[in-house]
Amino acid sequence: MSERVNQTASPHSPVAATDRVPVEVAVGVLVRRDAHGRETEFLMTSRPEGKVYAGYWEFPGGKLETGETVEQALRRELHEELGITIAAAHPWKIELMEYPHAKVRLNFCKVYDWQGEFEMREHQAMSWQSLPVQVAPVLPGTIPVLQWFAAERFHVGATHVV
Ligand SMILES: Nc1nc2c([nH]c(=O)n2[C@@H]2O[C@H](COP(=O)(O)OP(=O)(O)OP(=O)(O)O)[C@@H](O)[C@H]2O)c(=O)[nH]1
Repeated sequence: MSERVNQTASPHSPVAATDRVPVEVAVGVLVRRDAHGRETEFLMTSRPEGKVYAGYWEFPGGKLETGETVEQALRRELHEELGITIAAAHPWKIELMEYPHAKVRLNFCKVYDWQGEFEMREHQAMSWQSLPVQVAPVLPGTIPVLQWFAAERFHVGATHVV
């Protein structure tokens, strides 16, 4: 089980934040655009074997190392995991998630430009998706992202298959 944590929740709320210090995570939402600049597809990857939630679909990224900015961490992680070199990372949304194994602050950035061929360096899978997302299961922390996409696109109905 996991909970989305509302950072302004009252201490009496059932979803009130615990006092665990969140781990900062940089997450990349790689977006493909059509000839009119409309965002059409986004990249999802499966979590590799051996990690918590192995096999769940998410957006690629990982934890910040000491002294790194979100953008630096994202550039490093996407190179390590996917073999690509990203151009600018555009800060998009921040989400606090509380899992039994960790409390994480997910710093989502949109990325429109990158160089290099995709290589699944952790033997994960990748898939370009649009709404409703067809790969399953998705990591709980990715569901808000799908809802933000739905709001941006005026998408009505399910955001993902269960
Ligand atoms: N990469 C990524 N992590 C997410 C997403 N949503 C989400 O809740 N998380 C959580 O954020 C944390 C990221 O950790 P990670 O295990 O991917 O990071 P990492 O590559 O640095 O791992 P490591 O501990 O093996 O070095 C995990 O607790 C993961 O469950 C997402 O969309 N992408």
